[in-house]
Amino acid sequence: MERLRRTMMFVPGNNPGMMQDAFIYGPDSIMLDLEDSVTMAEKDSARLLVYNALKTIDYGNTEMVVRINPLNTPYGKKDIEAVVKAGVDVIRMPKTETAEEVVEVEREIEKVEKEIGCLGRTQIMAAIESALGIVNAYAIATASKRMMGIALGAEDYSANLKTQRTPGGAELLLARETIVVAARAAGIAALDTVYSNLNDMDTFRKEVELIKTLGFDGKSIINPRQIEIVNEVFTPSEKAIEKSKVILAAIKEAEQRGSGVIAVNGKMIDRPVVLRAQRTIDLAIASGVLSKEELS
Ligand SMILES: CC(C)(COP(=O)(O)OP(=O)(O)OC[C@H]1O[C@@H](n2cnc3c(N)ncnc32)[C@H](O)[C@@H]1OP(=O)(O)O)[C@@H](O)C(=O)NCCC(=O)NCCSC(=O)C[C@@](O)(CC(=O)O)C(=O)O
Ligand SMILES: [Mg+2]
Repeated sequence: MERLRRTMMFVPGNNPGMMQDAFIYGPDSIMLDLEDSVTMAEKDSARLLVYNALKTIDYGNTEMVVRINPLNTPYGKKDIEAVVKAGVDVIRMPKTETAEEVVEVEREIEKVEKEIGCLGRTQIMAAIESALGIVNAYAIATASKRMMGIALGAEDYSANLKTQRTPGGAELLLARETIVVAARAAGIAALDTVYSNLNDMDTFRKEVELIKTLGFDGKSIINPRQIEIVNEVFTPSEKAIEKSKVILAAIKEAEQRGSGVIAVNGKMIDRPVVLRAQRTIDLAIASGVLSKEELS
């Protein structure tokens, strides 16, 4: 079953207290950051802190991601070496613009993995944060077999577009849709960007509802207070689960009778409806609101 990635929580890599406690809040993925939340002066010490956190803190089954610095900075290669050696699950590339950058990161990962004897272990995800990155989204999404997802970085993206973020997000619509379509075409995950105003949870909720409708798997977040809202929006309601169960049972019975199309309560049930119902059930099981036993 697909891994749940409703919330991917940024944790500054220079903050040992936050790195220690991040797990307690229950995000689906924790993203230790070595890039923009860490000043130049702290890059080396943060890398060491992140290495030690990955080696020593028990994060359970939480997916561990590290956002590295780009390879065209003095820090990128050192970041890759440290976090691969520490056993990170996913390296998140910031500001990705071309497929070649992904191939370069993959090459560096491979060097380290060969050295320590774990070839193929580390996954990659790419944050797209510029117009050029959006134009190249599908090429980026398919640049490596390690690629597990692509994400929007809307703060940098809107600056690059020479605009600013608005509550409705009109300026991000093309980028969001491009990322979802590229991710789906590549068969990988699509993650939305952060929302930075912690004092406006209503607009945050509307944004989460929008990105769910657009097809995203989840959202990058900056604070534990954002987790509950994302989970509420992404977890299927009881009504949706019941409806999906009825659809799956009806189609199973129809198939046994040799028919592919049926009606439930006067509505035609065909393949896309069945696929959506199955996705709702999978999401409900992964979210812990439905057990496999309840299905049989
Ligand atoms: C914003 C704030 C300072 C507020 O702090 P406050 O302390 O006022 O918050 P409170 O709510 O009071 O905290 C209650 C309790 O939770 C603890 N707690 C808070 N946040 C926690 C956390 N993240 N992890 C674990 N623990 C946490 C806290 O320590 C306290 O613990 P305790 O004291 O024990 O009660 C804090 O959240 C924070 O630093 N966030 C991360 C910021 C960050 O990483 N930015 C970079 C990534 S974006 C970017 O780069 C743009 C991008 O690239 C993005 C893209 O690509 O998508 C693009 O271009 O768009
Ligand atoms: Mg950014």
